[in-house]
Amino acid sequence: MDLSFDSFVLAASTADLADEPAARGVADAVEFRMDLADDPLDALDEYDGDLPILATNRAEWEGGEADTADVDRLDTLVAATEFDAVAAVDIELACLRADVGADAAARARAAGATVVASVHDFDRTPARTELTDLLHEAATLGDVGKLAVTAHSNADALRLLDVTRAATEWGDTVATMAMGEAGRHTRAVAPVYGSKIGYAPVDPADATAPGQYDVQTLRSLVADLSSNPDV
Ligand SMILES: O=C1C[C@@](O)(C(=O)O)C[C@@H](O)[C@@H]1O
Repeated sequence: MDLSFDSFVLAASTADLADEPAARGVADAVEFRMDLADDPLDALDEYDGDLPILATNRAEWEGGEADTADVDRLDTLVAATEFDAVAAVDIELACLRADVGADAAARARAAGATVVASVHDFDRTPARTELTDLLHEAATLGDVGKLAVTAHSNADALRLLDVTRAATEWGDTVATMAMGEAGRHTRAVAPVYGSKIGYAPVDPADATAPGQYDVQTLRSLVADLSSNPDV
């Protein structure tokens, strides 16, 4: 299956692919959190949903639950691209800077998958130049550069939105969101400024990050707020 990030993609984030029927018709894709699933490759083998999958096997050192060596963790992620439904993979920017991530990205692309290069900051929203540099590096090493930060104030949220706007204007494909209460609205507003991916659980009790809306709510907020017909 294909997944184009030319326009906004709402990804229903889950550890359980059995959620797909509930996301169908609302979300554009499923983000399968392999690191939170028991037998992720078996689950992919059994998947017969309609929505394309963005596969994520998040490392413990980046806020996930995969505790194996990066080379093994990324091998499992690349193995996921053998399934037709897997249209994209998420690889941490810190890995893409080294051979272990660059090799995984090359193998994923050879299998037809798009690479989302991700950066997370669970403590703060970095200063503008750092945000700008990280996002541009991620959009250069990945096909989509994704930055999830933690906002503590309106100034943090606004800085992230402005950096999103600037990156989009100079032609990078980016996805941004601020975690936490102060950043919650950015999940709905960042797409207006060019962010190409939103993450939301089907059931709010299963949120995969602080401050997420449920998928229905995010879909309607993004649709209401965005003046871009592609969104
Ligand atoms: O990286 C991201 C973004 C995210 O952390 C969020 O804030 O919505 C949710 C994760 O599942 C996803 O892999």
